[in-house]
Amino acid sequence: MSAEDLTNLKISDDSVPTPATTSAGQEKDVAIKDDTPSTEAAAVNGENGEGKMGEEEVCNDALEEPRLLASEFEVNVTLADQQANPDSPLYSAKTFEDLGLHPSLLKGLYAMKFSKPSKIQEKALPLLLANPPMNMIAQSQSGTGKTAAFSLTMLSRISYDLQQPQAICLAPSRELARQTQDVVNRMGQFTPMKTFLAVKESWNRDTRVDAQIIIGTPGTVMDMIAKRVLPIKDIKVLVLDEADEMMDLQGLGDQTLRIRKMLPPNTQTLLFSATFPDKVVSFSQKFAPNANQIRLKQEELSVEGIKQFFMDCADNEAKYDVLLEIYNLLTVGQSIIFCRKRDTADEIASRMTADGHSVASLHGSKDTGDRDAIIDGFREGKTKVLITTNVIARGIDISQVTMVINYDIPTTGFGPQARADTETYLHRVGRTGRFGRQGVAINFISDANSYRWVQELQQDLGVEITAVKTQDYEEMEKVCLDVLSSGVWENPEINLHAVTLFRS
Ligand SMILES: Nc1ncnc2c1ncn2[C@@H]1O[C@H](COP(=O)(O)OP(=O)(O)OP(=O)(O)O)[C@@H](O)[C@H]1O
Repeated sequence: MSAEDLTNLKISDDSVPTPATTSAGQEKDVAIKDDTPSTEAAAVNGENGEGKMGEEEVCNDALEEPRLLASEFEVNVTLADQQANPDSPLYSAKTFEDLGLHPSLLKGLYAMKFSKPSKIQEKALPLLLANPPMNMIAQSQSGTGKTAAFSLTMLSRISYDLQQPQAICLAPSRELARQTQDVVNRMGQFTPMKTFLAVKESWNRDTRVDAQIIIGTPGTVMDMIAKRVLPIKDIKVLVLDEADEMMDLQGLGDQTLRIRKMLPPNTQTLLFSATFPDKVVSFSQKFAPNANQIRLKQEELSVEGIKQFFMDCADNEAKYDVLLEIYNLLTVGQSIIFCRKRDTADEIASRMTADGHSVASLHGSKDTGDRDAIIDGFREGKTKVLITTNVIARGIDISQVTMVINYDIPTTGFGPQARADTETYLHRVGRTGRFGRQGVAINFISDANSYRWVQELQQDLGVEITAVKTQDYEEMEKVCLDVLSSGVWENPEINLHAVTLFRS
């Protein structure tokens, strides 16, 4: 980054009422190379599934190299140094006031009990809000506050007196889109802005959208743009939450790319995720050219507060017995059980219900009304255990979730050639241990392959996944209780240990 670039980075101080200015410099760079295969399957998946891609039928990227081991991220220390210098406009924001946010947004943050920025917010927000707007690729561990970072950016960039869509946030599942809309609504509650949720069955052809911020799934957003229900000429910010999944060309990437190409070329493009596997890094740099980047080192991807275990079950059927024993022994706040197949999720749910537990299953073949009711019931604590597939592996934020069980360890591919899917694993276990809380993740193994997958996860992530003897339920209870009783392990500072910033 040149000295001239640095002097251009000013933190916006009147950002709410004023539409953001855009840089002419960005316009020439934002064109995206049209070299991506268009797959019918991906289109159908995005339109109908809204999150289906996380489930078994489309997880077919088998036999990959250990992705997290393969790459060395580039580090440009210069920009990181600038953030340590209080005279630099890139100086991290230690308080929300430092960011020059509009008082109405500050009021919203305080109403949400956000007293100071987390590390990712502290590092990213000065860059996200700077003028002229710059693209951003931002990575930080699960549960560290990425949603607030991009929500504040959207809320700061829109013009409140213009009743037109100006920011779009795309998410991989309807559940995550609904949750993000709720966060934006709460953060912006003292402003006159409106949001619109663009998911299956939320819109009709006769009603043109005039909300400033649109949050939705790519299939529906595509449809709405195509049917001219969602005008896009005033869009200035595009956010991809769970960006690596949104850009995966085996899944939602085709839709996402089509949307990006339709938007004004100088749209500020923001990519957020806890994981950016090598296979999407170069594509993400084309998708968001000249982006500032905040990355984690491979060994920093795990959240320290999540203690990870594996339990050896005699065979597949024995997994259910161990599961039942865990719930008989432990009174956990709330928990999520992840399965590979929808049928397994349904079967476990009915067996556990028959055994007297308060559970629900959620997956992509449920209808939309049921999906909404199930996740809302779980969020409100009416059901204690959610049994699901990868459909809600990402982004879902329910702080009372203290335990995640991988009934089936996530893999890329199937059978003996399958390999542990490290990214999906990180996202799944990241449903607990939110924002500095303590959590437990338990992996069930039942054969040599699943044992190997645990070894692969340990290697990829540099973490210890501790064996818990399944024949000794007392020890199992003690181990889990020890972890869960220690509560919050850190604080709202949240462990983004080493931030590396550079421009691609
Ligand atoms: N500055 C803050 N102060 C207090 N709480 C915060 C702050 N920022 C975020 N949180 C809370 O932390 C929790 C996790 O935040 P969020 O869902 O944004 O994490 P995330 O990084 O997007 O996670 P994931 O990678 O799983 O999507 C939320 O409940 C949110 O309300």
